[in-house]
Amino acid sequence: MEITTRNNTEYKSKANDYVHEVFQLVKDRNQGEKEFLQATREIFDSLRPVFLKHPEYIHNGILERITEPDRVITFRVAWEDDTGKVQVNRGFRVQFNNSLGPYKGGIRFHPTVNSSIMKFLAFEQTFKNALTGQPIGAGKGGSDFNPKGKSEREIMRFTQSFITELSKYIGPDMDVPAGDIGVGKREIGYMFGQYNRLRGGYEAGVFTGKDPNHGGSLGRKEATGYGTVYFVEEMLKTANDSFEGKKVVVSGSGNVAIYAMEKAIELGALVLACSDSNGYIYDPNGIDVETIKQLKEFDSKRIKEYTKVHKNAVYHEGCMDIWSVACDIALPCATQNEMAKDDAIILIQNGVKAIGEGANMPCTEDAILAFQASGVLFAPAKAANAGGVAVSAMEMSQNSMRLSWTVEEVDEKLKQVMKNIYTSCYNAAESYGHPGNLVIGANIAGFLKVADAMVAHGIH
Ligand SMILES: NC(=O)C1=CN([C@@H]2O[C@H](COP(=O)(O)OP(=O)(O)OC[C@H]3O[C@@H](n4cnc5c(N)ncnc54)[C@H](O)[C@@H]3O)[C@@H](O)[C@H]2O)C=CC1
Ligand SMILES: O=C(O)CCC(=O)C(=O)O
Repeated sequence: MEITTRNNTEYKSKANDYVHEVFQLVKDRNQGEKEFLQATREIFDSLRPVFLKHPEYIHNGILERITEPDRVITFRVAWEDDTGKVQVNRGFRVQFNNSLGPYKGGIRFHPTVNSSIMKFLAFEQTFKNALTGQPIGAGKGGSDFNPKGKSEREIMRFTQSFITELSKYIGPDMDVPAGDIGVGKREIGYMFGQYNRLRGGYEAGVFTGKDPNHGGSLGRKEATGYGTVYFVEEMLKTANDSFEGKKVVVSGSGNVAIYAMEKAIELGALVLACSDSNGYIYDPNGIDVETIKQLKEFDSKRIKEYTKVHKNAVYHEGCMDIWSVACDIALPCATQNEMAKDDAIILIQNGVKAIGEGANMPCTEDAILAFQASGVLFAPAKAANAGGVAVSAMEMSQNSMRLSWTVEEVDEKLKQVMKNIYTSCYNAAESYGHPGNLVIGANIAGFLKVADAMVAHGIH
């Protein structure tokens, strides 16, 4: 499409046609990939004002290129279970975009993992990692392996087999994986050990989320949850508000949820409920995070066990009903599409003031619209949960320098990164005509950074 002049009616209509045509192309090429199309649709909707100002992105085919991964690697993962039976899973790594640095993003082990989920996560990571301002590109990987009910040795054998194949495609300057659902420092330890064994060396910077006792960064475990709360705190400040005295509900009880609860409590909130995939607990006295840590990080138990220790707490079967608990601030920190429009309406009716997405894409599109239409402050995932990957990038820096920062140093840097992300989202929303809309602001601010690098690097 030949487009030469901006700011005229003909150009505006051509730019709108361009966005529409490219989205049609993406839909045709990725049929049936519902999560990936959901993530791309939001970006296309947000970017219209950008193309009205920047014909150079159209000339350089940025939208066509930024929505197509650099490569998608799929592979067989064969491993032997404890009974001697051979099991086969499918492994993935989506290397989406490396314009800003080595591919960077987590590994997820969960039975729902498929190509659509891997691609949506890697696509989101492209914008999120750009927002951090650090030199990291974007990727995501995982497998449909279900760690639930597996022995320690089965997890080790599976993980070693997974990384034996993936090791061909990763490296400290190539692609640096980390954890995500079902992958924590134990699994990262097995991957790191097997990778080094295959290479016959010690490449500290090939994974992040390692144990701080051997190569990891202090503060990485806490970073995503803390970062989400820091971002929401910034958002509340603009409304002259804070976490102090607020009732908070957090979904999930994994890595992100635990540290989001911990920081919210530290800032004076009362966390009333949290969940796992079976149900949720409500504690009128406020959730005791130390008990959740013990249950989830050490004993691998279901959340209903919490009520054995805290007699005032009540367990409810069914995780989705957690959004019926009245609160001022809701932090969905479990998984994608866990909060739908009906949940949003209940939260709004119960007087919710702010939402902070700790998980990736936890709110459906119509849930987000409902919040925005009702004036609820909304912190989108790719900005709000960027603290995890930001501290991963700090881990890469520490590994390169062969030194370790203190937990205080890391936390200070994390706070600054989250403040900067908030400011860029806020400013981008304002300068592109959508003041206060942090969804649009995050998409635009992340996009501009990647798009400029792609223009500079030429067409490929
Ligand atoms: N770990 C990290 O640093 C980052 C994680 N994320 C995202 O945060 C979310 C959670 O990840 P992690 O905490 O790392 O995983 P995790 O494996 O530590 O915890 C996941 C938790 O969610 C629960 N869960 C799963 N489905 C659920 C459902 N439908 N309702 C309620 N609970 C459910 C599980 O029981 C588990 O407690 C994911 O969307 C992930 O992609 C985003 C940025 C960084
Ligand atoms: O720390 C990382 O590299 C990955 C974090 C991640 O997977 C995410 O931000 O969703």
